[in-house]
Amino acid sequence: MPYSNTVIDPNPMLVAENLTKSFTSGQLSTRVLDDLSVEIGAGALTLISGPSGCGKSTLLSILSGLQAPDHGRVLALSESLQAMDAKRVEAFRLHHTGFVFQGFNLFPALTAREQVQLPLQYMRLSAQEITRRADEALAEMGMAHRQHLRPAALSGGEKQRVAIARALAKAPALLFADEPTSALDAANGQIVIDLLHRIARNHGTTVLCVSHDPRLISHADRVLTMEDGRILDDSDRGAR
Ligand SMILES: Nc1ncnc2c1ncn2[C@@H]1O[C@H](COP(=O)(O)OP(=O)(O)OP(=O)(O)O)[C@@H](O)[C@H]1O
Repeated sequence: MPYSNTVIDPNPMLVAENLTKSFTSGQLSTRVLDDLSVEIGAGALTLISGPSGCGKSTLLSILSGLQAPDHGRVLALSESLQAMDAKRVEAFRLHHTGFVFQGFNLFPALTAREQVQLPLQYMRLSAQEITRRADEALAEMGMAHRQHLRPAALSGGEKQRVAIARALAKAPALLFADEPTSALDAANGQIVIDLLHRIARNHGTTVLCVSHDPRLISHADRVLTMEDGRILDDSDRGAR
């Protein structure tokens, strides 16, 4: 369903309310998020863009529960992350979120299949379910035929597809991606963008992606443009 800036989603997957975050270095305190509020719905790829240092990654990490804001709160799947203790945040992240990073974050010693299976083992799924989910996610990312290779034997694009399969196999409601195409050439960047968009569409996942990559803008359903810790522009492109 297309989003509109004027229509309020009755069930937003992620809500940021008046987020403020500052970092202090020596005597200098810099406000990185400045009373930022936003609501993000399901089944769409939302892109956070904006100049270097404007607070994109900080926002992503607060929305995903990796960091806490100084003020304000995050409602993720209608639950306040700020009302949870550290253990509950960790469990929430394990069961409901997936992450894709610029640098892939794969374990050098594990095969592609083992990388995908590892979080499923932490989730304490049955062996049968782990096998099923790993098979499906690797196949969906076009990596079934490379599943027995370790990262050193994979190209950058293949590594990122394994990282996406690892996130996808968890069947997360929320998928966060921080500069997922920055380390890739144009062709592989395009493949990764298409896959992220397809996950949002086909699985109803809320995909939130931070990127400078102008190629990603045309693929996003919604683009939030940040500047100086605030959202300057919120452009809704509707479903595509
Ligand atoms: N842990 C930290 N300690 C101190 N300063 C930090 C920390 N994390 C981020 N910052 C500062 O906060 C500002 C915003 O950083 P952030 O990574 O959120 O920006 P960004 O928009 O994602 O930038 P880029 O596009 O370059 O990755 C920067 O000035 C950065 O140096």
